[in-house]
Amino acid sequence: MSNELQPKVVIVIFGATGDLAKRKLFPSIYRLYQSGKISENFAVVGLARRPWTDEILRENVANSIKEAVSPNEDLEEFISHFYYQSFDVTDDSSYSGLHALINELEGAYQTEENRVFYLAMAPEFFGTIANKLQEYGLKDFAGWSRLVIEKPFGTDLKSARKLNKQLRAAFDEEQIYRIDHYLGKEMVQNIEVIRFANGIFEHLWNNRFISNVQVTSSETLGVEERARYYDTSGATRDMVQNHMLQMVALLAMEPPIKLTTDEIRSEKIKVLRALRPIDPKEIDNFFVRGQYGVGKIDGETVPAYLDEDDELENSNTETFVAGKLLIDNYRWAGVPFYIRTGKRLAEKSTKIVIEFKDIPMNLYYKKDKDRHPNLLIINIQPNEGITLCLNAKKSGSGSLAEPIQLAYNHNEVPGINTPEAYEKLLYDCMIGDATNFTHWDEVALSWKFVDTIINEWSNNTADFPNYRSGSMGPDAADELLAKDGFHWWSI
Ligand SMILES: NC(=O)C1=CN([C@@H]2O[C@H](COP(=O)(O)OP(=O)(O)OC[C@H]3O[C@@H](n4cnc5c(N)ncnc54)[C@H](OP(=O)(O)O)[C@@H]3O)[C@@H](O)[C@H]2O)C=CC1
Ligand SMILES: O=C1O[C@H](COP(=O)(O)O)[C@@H](O)[C@H](O)[C@H]1O
Repeated sequence: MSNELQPKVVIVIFGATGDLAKRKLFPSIYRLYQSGKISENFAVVGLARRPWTDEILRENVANSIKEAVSPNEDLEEFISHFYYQSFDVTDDSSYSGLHALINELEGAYQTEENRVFYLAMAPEFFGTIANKLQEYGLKDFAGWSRLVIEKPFGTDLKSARKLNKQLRAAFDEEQIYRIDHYLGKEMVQNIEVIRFANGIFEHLWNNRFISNVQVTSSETLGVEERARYYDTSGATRDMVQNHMLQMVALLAMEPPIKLTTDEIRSEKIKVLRALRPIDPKEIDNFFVRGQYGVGKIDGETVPAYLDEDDELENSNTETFVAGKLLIDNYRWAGVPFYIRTGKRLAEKSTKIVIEFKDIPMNLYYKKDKDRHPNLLIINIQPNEGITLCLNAKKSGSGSLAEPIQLAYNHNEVPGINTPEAYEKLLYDCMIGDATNFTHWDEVALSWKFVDTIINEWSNNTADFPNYRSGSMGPDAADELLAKDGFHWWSI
């Protein structure tokens, strides 16, 4: 592997004792090491307040890797690259100590003064950390410096702007990598390839041939240990503002003139600009909110959202959102993009269904209601793949048709070991490829769109709970499509 693709780097993780570092970051860095994408020229500095030592951090790193992947005999060597510093991000004295440690590691590991600062911390600290990194001269060296920012990026457009201003006072836009982990998923990345590398789809990819698009991301888990965060967020901020709108942008964008970061981002931005704003008076015609009640998941009774934590007792927070988006441009005028996401739903699955328009006269089905439109299904997770639903002659005599499926399951291809989203994104960041990170303009436009919905809902108390755990959300989500003559495809 060339040096360019095998980055030399010191990765500084703010929040190294936290959940994200443990579950996602440590295993991802290990997988990059296992696959040779990083070699011996790297070191990781873990920062958090608790008084850990290098040894305690290394033990935690090893345990988290053992839980996530099967380690090789290289695990000991790998964890020896990890160093810990007890660090309070609000305390100035911590930053000078960090400076000294990074300098020492850059000498020892020959990392050419390349630095990734990964903020795996509560968002209220993002601005402070960026500012201190600048103030203490930690980011201006001979190599490159990149700042990775976790979600949530603000809680509305106003707060996102404020945060962005703070970050931009210290880092250039090109140095800021805003993570949306859905953009690291194999099949989300595949959307562009499926569209732009296949003549049979791209020619049909418009309002003349597509009747509607459906994007569903359902979870069986409830709010888990994150009640405090989630209750101030809700499904709209947690999933719609970022992951759902990013998938819509990839589905709807024009072909970029080149496969470069700027060109792809610029096409996605145009889609977000073309989203028809929701008129608050019309919100019920376009968006449905829900909150889960008691129900059964995998045969086990699970509590209602309101009973998950004492703090949630009178919560008006939505754990489910369904919406109809209209993209006012030449390609998509008149085609609804339906989105749906929620917690405690019937299955854990993320799926995109492209429903094609019916042919003008179908001779092969006896009744209208028997017709089966052609569907292209992009399975994002858990089974990665694509399915094309067609009609073919029913076997035996006569000439009636029946629906058939052509399916490609990515997970069943021998030798394919799909990298985790975080692994890919971390690597992209280290090689300076920001394509699958969100540009500020995308973040701002997404907030602008969802702010109207959030404001309207926060001013009106809903009649919650309104869906059973283990179902697919409130009935109103089905009615949203039914009134347009469609239904959610459960394939
Ligand atoms: N967990 C997940 O799956 C996901 C998380 N995220 C985002 O990632 C970020 C981190 O989340 P998560 O890991 O779950 O959070 P945790 O609460 O588990 O971890 C927070 C970390 O911050 C450290 N910390 C808190 N205050 C300070 C301080 N003043 N100085 C230094 N360190 C401090 C804590 O360690 P200590 O107490 O030792 O100081 C801990 O390491 C958040 O922005 C979250 O929204 C995004 C997507 C998924
Ligand atoms: O960002 C988030 O995503 C997860 C769902 O991610 P997935 O990769 O498991 O589909 C969601 O559970 C969480 O609430 C949200 O913050």
